[in-house]
Amino acid sequence: MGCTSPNPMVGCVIVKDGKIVGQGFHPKAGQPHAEAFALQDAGELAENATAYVSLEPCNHYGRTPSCTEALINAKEKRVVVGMVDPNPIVSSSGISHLKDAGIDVTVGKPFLSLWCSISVNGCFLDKMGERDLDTGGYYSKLLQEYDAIILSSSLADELSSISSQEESDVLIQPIQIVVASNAQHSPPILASSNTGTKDVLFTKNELVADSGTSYGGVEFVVLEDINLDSILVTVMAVDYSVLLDLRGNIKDLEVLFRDGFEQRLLQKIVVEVLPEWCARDER
Ligand SMILES: Nc1c(N[C@@H]2O[C@H](COP(=O)(O)O)[C@@H](O)[C@H]2O)[nH]c(=O)[nH]c1=O
Repeated sequence: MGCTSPNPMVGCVIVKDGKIVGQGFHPKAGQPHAEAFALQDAGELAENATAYVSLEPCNHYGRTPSCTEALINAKEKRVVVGMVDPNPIVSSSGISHLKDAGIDVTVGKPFLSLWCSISVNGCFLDKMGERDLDTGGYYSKLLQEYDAIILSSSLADELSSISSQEESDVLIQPIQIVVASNAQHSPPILASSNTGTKDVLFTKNELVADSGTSYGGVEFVVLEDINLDSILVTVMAVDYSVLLDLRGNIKDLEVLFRDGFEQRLLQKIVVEVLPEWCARDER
């Protein structure tokens, strides 16, 4: 972690007959890719095995040889890919190449995490910890791990403050996906938030806004039915990691929360316990 930039962090595990026979990770730009280390570790056991790779195998000869060729030469039976490589020189061509070579390829779904805060006596709270958004703060660091955050429109006034404060040359702020199921916030209010990040507002069709319109940098998407699938498909071309922040108006988010469970997209729940005590019926 933290050593691979400008390359991503990638891990690979080779599994045969239910046992891990090889594993590897990409340690640093310029050094071999995760698959190369894992295949070397597995040796002849890689034949007819399944390779699990967190990123689509590269299909180009860059600083290192192509991983698709390495997997084909090792006679892998199946490759499970965590996410499509957003790098335009790879972007799905690695998957097609493996499939053309007769390898069974499975691609993962977006990685969805839920974040919420609770009191010590177990009530949901509508706030974060005091210095959570400062440099080094819990939420500021958490944001570094995600490509997008889903937020309730009732947090519109706070949007400008919801960004990672970590000092890094390669830091990219997550896209802010704002869900307005109840349509209480008019477009100008959100536009005035001026976050400096990319904002996409999802509204129901009864709101006065045309789909695809952009107000002060905020893109509007009008959907009759706001659900997790439609949001992820509209905002992201590839399978990214998304954080669902449960603060604000729960009504905006409950459908997405349910979709996350039912579609088995929700893979991680981050609960922050704040040093507070609340009355049971507070929220
Ligand atoms: N690190 C990594 C991949 N990284 C992909 O390869 C690009 C860098 O290529 P190169 O300059 O040759 O290292 C990087 O931008 C990303 O698209 N791919 C993989 O199959 N496995 C790996 O472990």
